[in-house]
Amino acid sequence: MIVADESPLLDALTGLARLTFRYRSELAPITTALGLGLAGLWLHATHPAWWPYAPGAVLVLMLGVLRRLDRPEERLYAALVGAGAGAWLAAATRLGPTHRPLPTVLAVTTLAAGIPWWTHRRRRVRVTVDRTIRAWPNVAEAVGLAGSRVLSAVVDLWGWRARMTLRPGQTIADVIAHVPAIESGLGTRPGAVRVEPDPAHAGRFLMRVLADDPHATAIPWRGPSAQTIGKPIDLGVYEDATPVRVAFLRRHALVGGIAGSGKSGVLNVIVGNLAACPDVVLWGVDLKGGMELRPWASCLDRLATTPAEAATLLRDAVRVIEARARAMSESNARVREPTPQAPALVIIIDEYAELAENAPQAATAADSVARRGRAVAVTLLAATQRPTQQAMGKGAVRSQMDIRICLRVRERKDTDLVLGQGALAAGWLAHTLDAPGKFLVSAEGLDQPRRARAYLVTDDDVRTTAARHSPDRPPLDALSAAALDGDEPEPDDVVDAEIVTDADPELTLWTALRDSPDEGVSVSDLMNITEMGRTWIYDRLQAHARAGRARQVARGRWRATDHNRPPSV
Ligand SMILES: Nc1ncnc2c1ncn2[C@@H]1O[C@H](COP(=O)(O)OP(=O)(O)OP(=O)(O)O)[C@@H](O)[C@H]1O
Repeated sequence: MIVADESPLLDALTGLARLTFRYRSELAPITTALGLGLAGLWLHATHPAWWPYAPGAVLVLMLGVLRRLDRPEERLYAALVGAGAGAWLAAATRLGPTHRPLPTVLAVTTLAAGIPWWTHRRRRVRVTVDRTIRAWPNVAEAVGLAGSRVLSAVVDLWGWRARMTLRPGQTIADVIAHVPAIESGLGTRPGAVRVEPDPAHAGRFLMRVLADDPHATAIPWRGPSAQTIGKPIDLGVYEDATPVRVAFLRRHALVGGIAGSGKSGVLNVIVGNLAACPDVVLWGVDLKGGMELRPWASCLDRLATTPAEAATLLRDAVRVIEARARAMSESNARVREPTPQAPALVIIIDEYAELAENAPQAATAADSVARRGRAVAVTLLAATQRPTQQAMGKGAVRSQMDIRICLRVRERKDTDLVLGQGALAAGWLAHTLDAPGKFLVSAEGLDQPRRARAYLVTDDDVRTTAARHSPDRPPLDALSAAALDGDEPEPDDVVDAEIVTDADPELTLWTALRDSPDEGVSVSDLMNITEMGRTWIYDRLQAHARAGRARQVARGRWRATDHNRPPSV
């Protein structure tokens, strides 16, 4: 110890050894050449007659290296380097390593073989990973995650990923809160680090460090991948280049994000795929004058571009639901499996807030579709900028959305508006999505905050896809079409319909009001019966009162008006 302190030479040698060890990967071509030279020197001096065995000896050494390489180009490189080294060693053993032109050949081939080695991305990333793993305890300490450890790390196409374990008591929420600090500690560019919880262990997580942004450029759409609504649709790709597949059958979908974030782009991918499915009928509502959906008009069975048309279209959707529900209850069927003869109905609503604001009647019908449409394969696909309760109308539409696709949001907390309460805290960081079309998706089976980018559907793609598939679009099935022709009740009178499904709180509420005793039924009883919240109950009661169908008979007690009640026996 004391000697080391007092010996500058020893200090310098130790420092040099440390540097050599640290940069051993970068120095590998030079150390290999030096080793080869020394081996040639020794063999020439002691066993010059062994020269024919030199290539074989190098080959045996290379076999171990070749086995660890998984890419053909890397194997080829190793084989070429091995063959060159074997030939040089044979010559050096026989003639001596200083025999001309052997030193020049060694220097030139070291340089030639060194260039691909020094520039090879995978090698550089692997070195970074090794250094990071060794430096992690210090980084963790500095960023506030002291005690966390790297369990394993692998280099992948875009950078590297590691399985990490936390100190007991730390959680994924602590890690998420420290992502910018981790980026600073690792010296990456901002936005390079992704963390995902380990579904099997609360004290572990997966960390990905992206050397390059795999989504830096737009990903062209290659046309529809779906032929039936029963199969998932390819929306885009995750950062690890795997496709994002989302199943839309019997599911309502909400697409949210700020203006210009790519909502219409996502709708185009979905509509483009559904247009190619002969077992789905498409209806569209576009209150921006048809700007977004009109290019698909030839594939849409109906397109509403005014509030009045939207109200009619959604009223008709409710009629379809009722007709299908009635037919299904008669045949004891639980869900409807779409076929080209009995297709599903998907209603695409671009900018839902316009509907809620300008066509409240339509929004009420949409609410009904959201609550009752799934089983009968009538579903909504709605896009909006900020799906606040006000923007989504007062009903249950937002809570009924099974698929949530969140593009870029302006405020951090808006993530929760699109993806649901608690999403932001769980690591769904939609405010960090930094290009149009980048999104997070939450749906059944898709519960990790993995970033994806939607395919870019160009105007040309829309034109060619619409032209190609419009001749094959199916009509509505006879049962649903007849429901639209018949003298069916208006949505406001829907409560008078005789069919009552278990899952429809609207009808349950009406039945309770109609069958209540003279002193009425209390709001808390109505909440219990319908399993809906107080706000929803009051909202519906006010609507009934305005329409003259129900009235408050005492404080907090309601019943249907007399002419709506069955005559007492
Ligand atoms: N997946 C994508 N990849 C690359 N660029 C995209 C993608 N989706 C959209 N864009 C680009 O972003 C622009 C805005 O997209 P889009 O119109 O879909 O946004 P929006 O959220 O619907 O906006 P608004 O709310 O104003 O209608 C498009 O013109 C397009 O150039």
